[in-house]
Amino acid sequence: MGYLVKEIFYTLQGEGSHAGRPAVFCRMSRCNLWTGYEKDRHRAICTFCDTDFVGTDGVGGGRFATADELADAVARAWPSEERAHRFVVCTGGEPLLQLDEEAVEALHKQGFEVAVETNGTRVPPEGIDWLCVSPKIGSKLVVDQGDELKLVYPQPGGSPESFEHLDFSVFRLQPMDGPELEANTRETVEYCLKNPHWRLSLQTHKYLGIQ
Ligand SMILES: C[S@@+](CC[C@H](N)C(=O)[O-])C[C@H]1O[C@@H](n2cnc3c(N)ncnc32)[C@H](O)[C@@H]1O
Ligand SMILES: Nc1nc2[nH]cc(C(=O)O)c2c(=O)[nH]1
Ligand code: SF4
Ligand SMILES: [Mg+2]
Repeated sequence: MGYLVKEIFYTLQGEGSHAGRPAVFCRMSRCNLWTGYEKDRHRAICTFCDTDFVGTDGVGGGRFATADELADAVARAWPSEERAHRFVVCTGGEPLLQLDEEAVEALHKQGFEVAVETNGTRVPPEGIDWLCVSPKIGSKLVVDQGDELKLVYPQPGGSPESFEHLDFSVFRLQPMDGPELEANTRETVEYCLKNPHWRLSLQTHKYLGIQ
């Protein structure tokens, strides 16, 4: 079987609590809430995705037969032999369709702290160091605890309030990118000011023009 990966790249984490931190991004292929094809977007459960996660044709992408091969590829993307600051963000697509305990262990063996960005519809494997859940209205959330809950805002049919009881260390709203980004950003700032349970998350990589 192995792991299907769209791309592996080194950049700064752009979003959330670790924004600004150097990280290898391991973008796994496939998602359970959208096929990834534009022709299907209108009937997807998640309709606002900003990411191409189809196939394995990106830089550093491919099919990795074993967890160790996957972790080796991630380690090759880190800029030095030094292990002190190694940080990998497993994202996608939906990484929890593929990321298992073996892969997390193999990444740890390579010295990485392991962060995951997930839509919260799949139970995560043991060992993840930073779990960021980004719920999608219209999908069934099965993850009710983690480090960071990062809700894209606004999402029709869903209010941030309905997530406040969940067991996360920090709650963030991230303005929905797309044609309404400016208005969405203003609304998000206003919501956080009125409801201090929530903090702003910006997609800073997009402002910086980095990947
Ligand atoms: C592309 S997703 C991949 C990980 C996982 N499938 C998920 O949805 O969390 C990575 C992050 O980007 C966010 N995101 C996707 N499309 C967005 C958009 N149009 N505007 C703002 N954030 C977006 C997601 O909510 C998630 O936090
Ligand atoms: N720089 C950067 N930061 C990110 N944080 C989450 C991302 C994602 O696509 O999951 C992402 C991304 O694609 N690029
Ligand atoms: S769940 Fe994540 S990867 Fe899947 S379509 Fe939505 S934002 Fe994109
Ligand atoms: Mg992204």
